[in-house]
Amino acid sequence: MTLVAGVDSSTQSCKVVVRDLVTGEVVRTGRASHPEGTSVHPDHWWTALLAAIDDAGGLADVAAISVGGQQHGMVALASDGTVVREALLWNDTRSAQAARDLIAEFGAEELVRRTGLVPVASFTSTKLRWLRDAEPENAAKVAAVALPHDWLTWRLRGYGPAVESPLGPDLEALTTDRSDASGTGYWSPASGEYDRELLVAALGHDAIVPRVIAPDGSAGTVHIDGPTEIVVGPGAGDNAGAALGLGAGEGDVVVSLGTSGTVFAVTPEPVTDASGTIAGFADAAGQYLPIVVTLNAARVLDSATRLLQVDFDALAELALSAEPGAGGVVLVPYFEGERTPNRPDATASLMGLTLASSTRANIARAHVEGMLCGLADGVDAVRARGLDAKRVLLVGGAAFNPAVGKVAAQVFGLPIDIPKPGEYVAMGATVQAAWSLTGEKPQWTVDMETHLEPDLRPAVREQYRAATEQLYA
Ligand SMILES: Nc1ncnc2c1ncn2[C@@H]1O[C@H](COP(=O)(O)OP(=O)(O)O)[C@@H](O)[C@H]1O
Ligand SMILES: O=C(CO)[C@@H](O)[C@H](O)COP(=O)(O)O
Repeated sequence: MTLVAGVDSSTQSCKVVVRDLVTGEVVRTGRASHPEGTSVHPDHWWTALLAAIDDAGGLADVAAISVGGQQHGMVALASDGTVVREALLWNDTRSAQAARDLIAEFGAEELVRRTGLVPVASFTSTKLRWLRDAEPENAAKVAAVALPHDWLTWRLRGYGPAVESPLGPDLEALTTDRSDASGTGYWSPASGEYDRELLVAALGHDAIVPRVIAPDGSAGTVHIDGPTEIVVGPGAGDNAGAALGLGAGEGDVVVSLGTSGTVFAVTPEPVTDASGTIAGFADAAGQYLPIVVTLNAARVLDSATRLLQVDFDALAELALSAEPGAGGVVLVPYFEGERTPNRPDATASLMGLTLASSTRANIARAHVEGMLCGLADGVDAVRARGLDAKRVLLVGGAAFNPAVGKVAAQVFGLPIDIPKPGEYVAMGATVQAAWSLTGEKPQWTVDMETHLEPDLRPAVREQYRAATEQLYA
């Protein structure tokens, strides 16, 4: 049996999935946690990757591997291959002013034309501009800039600081893929090329950036365990990885409820949006991935479990015992600021509480509804750009909560399919690994666990919209 492995080095953890090349059956999995925080030293990801690979039974019998991961993280490398400073992650908002500065210097329309993106704090370019302005001595040390999946792929292939790696600090050996490159703010999905002027404008000087590997290409090979060489795939940004893992196609809108909330689809042509609501990414298979991303998703429910002192199952039971609309209680869930809409300094607000409505059940339901209403705005946005949505594919850690699917059917107004529990970003990376190994993209089936017909309750979104207008009009 030939096996292939896929990795998802995401915000909160690293997941490894090992699959049978022929059938696609998942034969082993592994996982290891990441530290909390929006600024993390990449060495923690490396340690977690090795632990997750070990937890998945090692790679001695694996023929290929590919690494997917959280997007946008700024991995700043010095000429000796060492990490200059902790990586600012996609959910770090300190570069919000830097984003505004880049827009002021180039104009939103021009930046969208050149990169498909209107800068927000999440994107790598704004983090580089923050570094230039806030830590000029560190910015001066930067010889190369990589993303989390790029750096892990480089380390996995044996590169890194001379004292830690057999192949040493060859920065020109860094690789990435088009999906992750498209989240930097200095690469163009339309042209497939880096926009060096924008990189220099952000960082203050030029730097080595990873070579972009084609979707069916390989980043090289590596000896990990044993005598065999393991083919290393191009890797991907996590959302493009999920699209691959799900086999997302025409009519599918993927809603992922991980640390981030994302709404995305695979399109044959690039999508741009000068308002910044939709980011015009590339996918991992040669097409495009228009996407809406919120900062607040699964952690909204984490917060609810702490507030109500319940586990996820009890939270679901409470939420499902309340009526749609939670008796008028509305949570605007901007616990970590918000990216879409771009309100980096916002905080969460619980509104509509009266003596009658302030019950545990209504507060539980308001957390589920608030989390999903922000994403429903994203579904509306991609449909308004002409996407002929036929169903929502609901994935990510929070998607497996029984209350989430039911409420999603009430706010998205589309059929909901929830696949069997699995790590779909890592599954997408196994598709890449198989593709790099054989030259053919595997056509493995994806089994659905739950189907829900639409059960639209307009009042839920109407009261959410009224609450946000009251707060931010
Ligand atoms: N049954 C559940 N109900 C609600 N949230 C859940 C449930 N199971 C896991 N989660 C949450 O899902 C998140 C992890 O999802 P995941 O997609 O792995 O995140 P990421 O990829 O961003 O690291 C955590 O915040 C976790 O608390
Ligand atoms: O910023 C984005 C996409 O633009 C996020 O989707 C990150 O890529 C984090 O992903 P998760 O850890 O939530 O999976």
